[in-house]
Parts: sequence; C-alpha cells; structure tokens
Amino acid sequence: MAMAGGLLVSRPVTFVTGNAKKLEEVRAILGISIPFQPLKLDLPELQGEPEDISKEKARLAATQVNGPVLVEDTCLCFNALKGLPVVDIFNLLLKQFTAALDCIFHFEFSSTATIKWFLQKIGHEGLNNLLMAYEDKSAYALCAFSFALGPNTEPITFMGKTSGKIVPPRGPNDFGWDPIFQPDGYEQTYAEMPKEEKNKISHRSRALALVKSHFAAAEYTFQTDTST
Ligand SMILES: O=c1nc[nH]c2c1ncn2[C@H]1C[C@H](O)[C@@H](COP(=O)(O)OP(=O)(O)OP(=O)(O)O)O1
Ligand SMILES: [Mg+2]
Repeated sequence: MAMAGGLLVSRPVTFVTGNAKKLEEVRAILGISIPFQPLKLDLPELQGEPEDISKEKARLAATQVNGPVLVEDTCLCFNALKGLPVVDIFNLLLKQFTAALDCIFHFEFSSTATIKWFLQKIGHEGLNNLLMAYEDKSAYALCAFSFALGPNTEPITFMGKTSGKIVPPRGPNDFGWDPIFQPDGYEQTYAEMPKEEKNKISHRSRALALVKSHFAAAEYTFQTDTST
C-alpha cells in the first residue's frame, strides 16, 4: 500500500539511555508524538565536540540495535572556562587526584566507582567553590539528540541550548546539576521549578522541538504491527 510521502520505518525508535530522569523528561515532552521504546545500552562515553560525540553515539547504537535509534547527551558548560563541560573539569581533577593517591598508596582505582565517589564528595558545594575563582558565573545547558534510521545511515543531530548561571544549590537534589543551574530570566533553579516549567524552557525541550519538526516533516510511518 502506498504511503503519502512518508518513509516506512520497520519499527518504533529505540531511545538509548541509562538515565531514568532523562527518560522521564523525554516521555513528558514527546507525549505520543514519536513512538519510541527506551533501552539501556552501555556505550562508551566519547570525547570531543558535542555534535560529533552525539553522531558517533548514534552510529554505535544503531549498529547494536540494528534499527532506528535516538540518543541524547547533555552537558553543562561554563563560559568562564570557554564552555568546558562540568564533567571534563571533574575528570581533570579526578585524574590528578587519583594519580596523587596512586603515588602515595600504590592503589589502583576502578575509574567509574571513583568518579561516582568523587562526585559525591565534591558535590555541588565543591563545584561552586571551584567556580568562586571566576567572576563570570554564566553557563549554558547544551543538549544534543541524534537520530539514525539504521546502522548504515548518517545520523541527523538536533541541538538545544538554554543559557543561565551557576548558583549555590537550591531545590530538590534528584537530577544531576539541576539545583545549581538558574536559567536566564528566572528566579528559580531548574530543580526548584515545577517539572512542566523546566520542560517548557529546557535545553532538552528545545532540542526535542527540532526532533519533532523533523519527524513531522519527514512523515515517517512506523510499522508497529509485526504479526502480518
Ligand atoms: O537536564 C539535566 N539536569 C541536570 N543534570 C543533567 C541533565 N541532563 C543530564 N544531566 C546530568 C546527568 C549526568 O550526570 C551528566 C551527563 O549527562 P549524559 O551523559 O547526557 O547522561 P547519562 O550518561 O546519565 O545518560 P545516557 O545514558 O543517556 O548517556 O549530566
Ligand atoms: Mg552519557
């Protein structure tokens, strides 16, 4: 049967993430506009420019899933540090720290466990202290989604950005750096805002608006019934 212009896709999109909070927001923002199912895959955390990282992640995911995939990466970037993401700053400190401990105690750290422990230790207060050295507290949250139809198709990337500043933590501490990011034009941090409010203005919702427009324009038709 002929479809009106749209490409027939063999099955719903697999949204690859291991982050439950992220998934919750994507569900709330997308609603029923794009049929997807979540999947947790252990993909390597790559280094480089956000757009390249995102595309490469989509290629890896599409190969593993062997079907249409959507992936997402987010970073909080400090203007004072030329947009260097928080995670990179942590990793830098961590490297020096573990190298020092290794020297003293001849102790091998399992890197992931140590990163978690280090983040718990230094926490939001530590991050704020780190930034005390800088006059400029402005920052931006940057989100990159990449969509690939399958293993051998070039991923398309959609970026969303929300500008703001880093502040001492306020609000519930249940999603990453939400308590220390206050978007421009708001008196509340992401964490203090009602979820619907964050989802209206967030880096994630801005990127997803572009994803939605792409899907609407491409008129993909998802084959959900595989019994025939
Ligand atoms: O809206 C957000 N508000 C606050 N914090 C956030 C947000 N979005 C991501 N984050 C945190 C989670 C993670 O500690 C870090 C890197 O995020 P990122 O690599 O994209 O997420 P992840 O590795 O947890 O999940 P995934 O499996 O989708 O890669 O930033
Ligand atoms: Mg990740």
